[in-house]
Amino acid sequence: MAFWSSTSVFTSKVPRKILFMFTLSLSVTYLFYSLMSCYNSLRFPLQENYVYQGRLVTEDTTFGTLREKLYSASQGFAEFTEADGSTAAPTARDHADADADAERRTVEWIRTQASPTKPAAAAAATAPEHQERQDFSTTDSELRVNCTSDYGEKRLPQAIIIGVKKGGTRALLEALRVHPDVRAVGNEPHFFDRNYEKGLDWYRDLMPSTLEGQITMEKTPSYFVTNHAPKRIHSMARDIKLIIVVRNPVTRAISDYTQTLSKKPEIPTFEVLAFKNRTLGLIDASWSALRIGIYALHLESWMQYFPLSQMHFVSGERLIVDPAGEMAKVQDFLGLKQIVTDKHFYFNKTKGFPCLKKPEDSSTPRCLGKSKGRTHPKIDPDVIRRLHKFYKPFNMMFYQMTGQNFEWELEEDSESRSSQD
Ligand SMILES: Nc1ncnc2c1ncn2[C@@H]1O[C@H](COP(=O)(O)OS(=O)(=O)O)[C@@H](OP(=O)(O)O)[C@H]1O
Repeated sequence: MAFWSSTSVFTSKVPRKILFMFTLSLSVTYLFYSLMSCYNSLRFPLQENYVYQGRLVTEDTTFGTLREKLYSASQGFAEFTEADGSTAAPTARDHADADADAERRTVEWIRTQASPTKPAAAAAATAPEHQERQDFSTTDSELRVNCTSDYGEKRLPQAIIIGVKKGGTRALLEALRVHPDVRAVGNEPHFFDRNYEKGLDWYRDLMPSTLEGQITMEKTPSYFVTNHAPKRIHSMARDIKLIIVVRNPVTRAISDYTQTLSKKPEIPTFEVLAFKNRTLGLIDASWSALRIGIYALHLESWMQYFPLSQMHFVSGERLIVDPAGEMAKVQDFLGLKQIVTDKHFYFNKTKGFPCLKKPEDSSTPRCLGKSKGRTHPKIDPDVIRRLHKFYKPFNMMFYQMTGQNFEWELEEDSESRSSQD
């Protein structure tokens, strides 16, 4: 009774106008917060912090959606088809064929995801995939010079260039080897993907001897796409520094294909291999030349084990136009003195690339070998356009994850133009 009477006294004393204003402001606040949460859920994925205590935090639905798209693309379904009308509309029979094939492709896709190097039988089934295994070990023969110094002791690497294949990893390693505080093995050891069973002693033994204060390094670009690699590297050295040279995934794919083509001229054209069904515009995301370029997907595995602060991303494009600039950032990341500078590079017009004035093992200038900087075959501009469209959401996600914009979308036009030339 007392409560009711006091409430009615309260309402009678407070003017109706104030009560109305109070209720109105409550409603407006409520509306504001509802709209805010709605806006957040509409935003592009990975705009917030994505590493939380060393783990990747994603908006599951959005990343899941992209995954689904990728999954669909690998099965040859319609998510990545062009909606611009240039593609013939799929007929009922096309759909039936696609359905009939879906299960097999699903299994194939899951298998490729679980084991990027692919089982031998599957690898042998397709020429380019078979070729892939050989490509991974490609190094310039003239660069197979291991360090000769016997001083110091052999140590496990404190920094590894883990990728990406055809990103510019050899150019980066050779430039780093100029630094007196860096000692690196010349060959790709492939320890964490192919030779893991040989054990850490075997791996350590491959390394050059180092003195106190020198950094031991190696490069094996296939680690970036090897499922076991993050866990294995983490169990060897959780504080290791990881360097990833990334390049426009479309150009990277063409470079990868060019390498395969140089060894197996009989393989189908890039345009053929890039599609499950070109008429339907169905991109074959399970083709390794394309799959490697889905950087966000691979990076996610690494972020489960390593914080971003232990990773450094080098722009493969800038490594060509401004090698000293990229080297400055790499030396900073590795905690090295800025010793490799623009004085160490010159642009070789014949090669069309920057070359080293004084490589580690020589006092004469040297460019990388013939296997670096090959002329790419001309690719149908329409195919390039479709691939740019395919990669765009993954690139955006990669920019968000790394906090760096590599501006590959700006290259789309120039790439298409140069292919038309
Ligand atoms: N200085 C210099 N000289 C020559 N080539 C250079 C250089 N800097 C970067 N690049 C680019 O490196 C690409 C090869 O990348 P990788 O060394 O990572 O290839 S591999 O994965 O080790 O086979 C190679 O790709 P392609 O041009 O497609 O051959 C080059 O574009």
